Amino acid sequence: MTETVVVRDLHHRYGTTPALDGMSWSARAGAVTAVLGPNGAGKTTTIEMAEGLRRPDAGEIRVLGTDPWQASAQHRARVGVMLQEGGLPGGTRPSRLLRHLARMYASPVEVDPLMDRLGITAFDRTTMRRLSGGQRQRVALAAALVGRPEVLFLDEPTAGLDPHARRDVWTLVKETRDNGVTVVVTTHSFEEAERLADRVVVLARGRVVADGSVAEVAGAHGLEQSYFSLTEDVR
Ligand SMILES: Nc1ncnc2c1ncn2[C@@H]1O[C@H](COP(=O)(O)OP(=O)(O)OP(=O)(O)O)[C@@H](O)[C@H]1O
Repeated sequence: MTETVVVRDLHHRYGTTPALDGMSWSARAGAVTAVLGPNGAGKTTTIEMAEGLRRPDAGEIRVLGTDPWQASAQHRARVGVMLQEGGLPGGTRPSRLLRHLARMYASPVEVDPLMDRLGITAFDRTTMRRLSGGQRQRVALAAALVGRPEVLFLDEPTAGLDPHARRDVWTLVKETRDNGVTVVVTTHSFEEAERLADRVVVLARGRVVADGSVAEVAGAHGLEQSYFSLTEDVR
């Protein structure tokens, strides 16, 4: 299998605050890799580097064989990104935004079915700034998917979503994976990792403390118990 995202010995500090301390993991095509870890473990920092939004102090990161920091517009078009904050313009309606984004890609998905799948059509008369957090989250996911990406980065995609929306997102992410896309998901939800992930990477204090299939990382006592044992003394 192809390793599409490769993170090798990343180091990073914010001033005197260490964020990454020799982080190494990889993610492959046609698989969902879930990145777990306590607050401050370095998940968002690493994902932002993979998206080309931040440059590591040291180490190497490759997405589809390219250094994301130096990447061209063509490379960026192959990568779908859903950020925690969303970064969506407030004054537009969801469909207008999604159609605008779709026009930027060579072979976008059809916007209407995507909106239906994510339940966006029902609130499409509302501008982005008036949407609930969960509704905005769904639009952010649609925005990440609209360009038919080869690699998809999702930062806590179901945080704040109701159970129906969460299930819909999981189904959509699995379908995306089954189409051969590399999916990297950060999450605090064991249920999400268990249901979605082909591979789990557990971070603590800027390093990887476990990496393997859900069964391997969960061991005999389950993912939650294993996670607490792995991260308790290194928080
Ligand atoms: N822009 C920044 N300036 C200063 N420190 C930062 C900045 N961004 C992150 N940090 C620090 O770097 C460390 C890693 O943060 P990061 O956001 O990557 O963690 P995380 O695993 O995504 O956490 P969370 O689960 O809370 O989202 C933390 O100690 C955090 O306080």
